[in-house]
Amino acid sequence: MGSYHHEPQKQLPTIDLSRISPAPELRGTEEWDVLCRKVREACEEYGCFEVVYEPIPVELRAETFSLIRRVFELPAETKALNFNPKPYHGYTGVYNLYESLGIEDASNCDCLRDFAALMWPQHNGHRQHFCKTVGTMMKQLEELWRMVEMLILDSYGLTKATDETTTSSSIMECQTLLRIMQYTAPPMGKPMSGLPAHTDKPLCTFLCDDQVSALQIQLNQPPGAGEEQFISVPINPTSFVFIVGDPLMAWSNGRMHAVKHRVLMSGTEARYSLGAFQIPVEGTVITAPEELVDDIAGHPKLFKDFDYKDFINFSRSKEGTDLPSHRMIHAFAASADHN
Ligand SMILES: O=C(O)CCC(=O)C(=O)O
Ligand SMILES: [Fe+2]
Repeated sequence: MGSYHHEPQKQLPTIDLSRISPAPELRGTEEWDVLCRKVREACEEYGCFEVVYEPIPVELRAETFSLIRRVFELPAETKALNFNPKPYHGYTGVYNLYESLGIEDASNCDCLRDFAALMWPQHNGHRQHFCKTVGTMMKQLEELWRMVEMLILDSYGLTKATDETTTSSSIMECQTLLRIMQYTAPPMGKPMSGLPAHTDKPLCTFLCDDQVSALQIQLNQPPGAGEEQFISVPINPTSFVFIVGDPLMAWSNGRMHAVKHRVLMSGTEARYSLGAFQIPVEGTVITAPEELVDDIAGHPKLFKDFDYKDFINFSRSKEGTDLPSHRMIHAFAASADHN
């Protein structure tokens, strides 16, 4: 411990994607290539990065969080109407400091409308306000995900020549799950876990909060490097944190890092956060593109092809939940040679 104390504290890489919105006109330019390299390096080294994205104005974010607070103020019976049999896809109830609600396929206006109708059956005005504000936010986040996805594909040279002028290439088809979260302040302001350390089970995640920072990520350390070291990640009002999930790590044949992260609450203020999770659609099989598999160059195939749904079922099974979060994908899908 402490042998690297002379090194400056590592910080999350910051990548500004404000300029490439809405159309990827930069594609093929040197600037685009620089962004590709930065995104790839960040995903491989850290498993996450801060993405600055000004097309989502701070006012829209503030408005979204004022609506989120309003949802949490509703009676528990009302929030419980946001039922979903899939854990963390609907209302979770309160677990210590944590409470969350979920909206599947949230870039679809009908899904937002259905949610708002459950929360505010009597208030047409609230419903409309919610759909308009959160709908705009979700559309923009979807746009942002398209950009990041294209940068990732290009960074590995995975876009076919014929795709170069289109925006249609994708890693895999996903829908956005929106999760809104509240963490109450810990008793006496003493640091207390809001969400234990885990790796994300969705393909990837965009996170932001309402300026009470409590998110921490674990630095990617070589095995045996000593005690786990988490760094705090404050999220600026024009930024999101992009997080590589287990399936994206598996798709990249282990090149990308599924970063462990947690929420550690302290102080006297409640924290509100929003996660846009990319969820592979029903029937998706996770398989590394052949370009990312190369036995000779030190990239043997690390994972068997697997159905996303089977992995999720495993992660919720007794066998899965007995394991640390980051071990689940290896226990479930590691190739026989690499278990
Ligand atoms: O609230 C946060 O910032 C983190 C939430 C998170 O990591 C998750 O829901 O997977
Ligand atoms: Fe997470």
